[in-house]
Amino acid sequence: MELSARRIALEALERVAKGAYADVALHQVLQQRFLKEGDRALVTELVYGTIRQQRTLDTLIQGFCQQLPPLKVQLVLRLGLYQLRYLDRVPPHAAVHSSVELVKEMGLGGFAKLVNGVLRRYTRSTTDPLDALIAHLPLVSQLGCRYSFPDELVRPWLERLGQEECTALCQWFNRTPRLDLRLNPLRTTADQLIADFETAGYRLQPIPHLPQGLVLSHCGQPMPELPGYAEGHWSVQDRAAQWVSHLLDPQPGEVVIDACAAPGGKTTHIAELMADQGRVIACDRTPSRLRQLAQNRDRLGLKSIEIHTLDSATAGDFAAMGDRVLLDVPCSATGTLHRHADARWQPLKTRLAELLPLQAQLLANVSQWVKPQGLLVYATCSLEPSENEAQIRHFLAHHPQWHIEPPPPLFPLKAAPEGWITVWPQRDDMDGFFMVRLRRDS
Ligand SMILES: C[S@@+](CC[C@H](N)C(=O)[O-])C[C@H]1O[C@@H](n2cnc3c(N)ncnc32)[C@H](O)[C@@H]1O
Repeated sequence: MELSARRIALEALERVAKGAYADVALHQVLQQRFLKEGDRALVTELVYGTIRQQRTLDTLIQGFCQQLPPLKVQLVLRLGLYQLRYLDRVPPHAAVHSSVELVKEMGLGGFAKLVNGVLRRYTRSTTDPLDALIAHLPLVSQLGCRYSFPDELVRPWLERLGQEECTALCQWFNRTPRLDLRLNPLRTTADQLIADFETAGYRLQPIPHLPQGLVLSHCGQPMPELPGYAEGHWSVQDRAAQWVSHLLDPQPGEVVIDACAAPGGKTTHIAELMADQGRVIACDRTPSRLRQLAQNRDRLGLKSIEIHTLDSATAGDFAAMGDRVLLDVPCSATGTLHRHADARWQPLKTRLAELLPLQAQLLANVSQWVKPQGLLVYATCSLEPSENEAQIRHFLAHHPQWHIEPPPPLFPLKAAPEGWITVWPQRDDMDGFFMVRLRRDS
């Protein structure tokens, strides 16, 4: 049974090695087979875990093999080492035996001895073999190898945070993401929702200071099967993302524009905060994502949201119409690396080269949608200063009729002296985010 889970995991890893996204590859291999819940969970853990820890696993493989074997054998070794290093529930002999069988099954029996030798050597070590393999490297690479991140990400964190906090950030991103919910106050109350979840065997707890926020203890079934989902009683949304809409602080009866809205996590929150009274204009250029937004809107029973498919970087449709505008730009998402196993391996520089000019153009254009005296919130789930502080500095330098408005005094997230907020996961225990309020002068 478990061998077949490993075979399926290997198939997904082969697809990823050929360029597929991890979640797509996993979905494809799982769809093609009927697996028991426990086996599905094991395949998911093996695929995402092996991808996440790839640099650490490859450092060990390179240290143990005089010559690197073919890719398929390397993938088997990664899977085997992942189980030995990170999975308590798999006994070491089972991890070794199943890896040897797996390589034989693939018609690569000639490498069975190598796989057996590498994995046994790891199990026999009394100290962590990684220590000796990385001791000669510069600190950036040591941290990168130990916690499995590219140097490109670790270097700026180390420079900005120092070793201790950089380590804490890496460790935080390697944890299983927590599940935060946002209750829909137009459909239920916190007490009722907590009781509904308790009846279904789940523990739901309010998040301190966050009006609609609740944290779920665990989740053993698909979201739509949880109590109240179909009835629109709640949405899934990390607490950091919930704070963005609170910073915007939309009021009933206002015109609020969400310029990069899909799939609507923040749009629907905005409508809820406005008691569904007023006009919420949701714009995005991606029709498939807007369809998700429409589904979320309808499920939550929100009537105030209207949807527009358009390019917010150029459209002039809403000139000076918004009392408040949210610009939650497409970004490198380096604040949410824990949510996507392969995100850390996507080359950051290439992505920034595309994103930075787009963000600047979106900010320049969307700012024209704000009424005189109106408010614009710019947000990213990135920790890169080039997407955050630098974009705002550049915007203010070219738009003298705008200034930063610091968050209200009781806002629980701490702002920098400039007035913007950077949420650091290792400090604030939530997704990494950047958010800032900009006020248009009259
Ligand atoms: C960070 S996501 C938005 C997430 C959304 N605010 C939420 O909370 O669910 C960025 C969105 O920007 C959209 N986008 C990218 N470029 C755009 C453009 N030029 N005009 C409008 N939308 C754009 C993408 O399709 C994507 O849905």
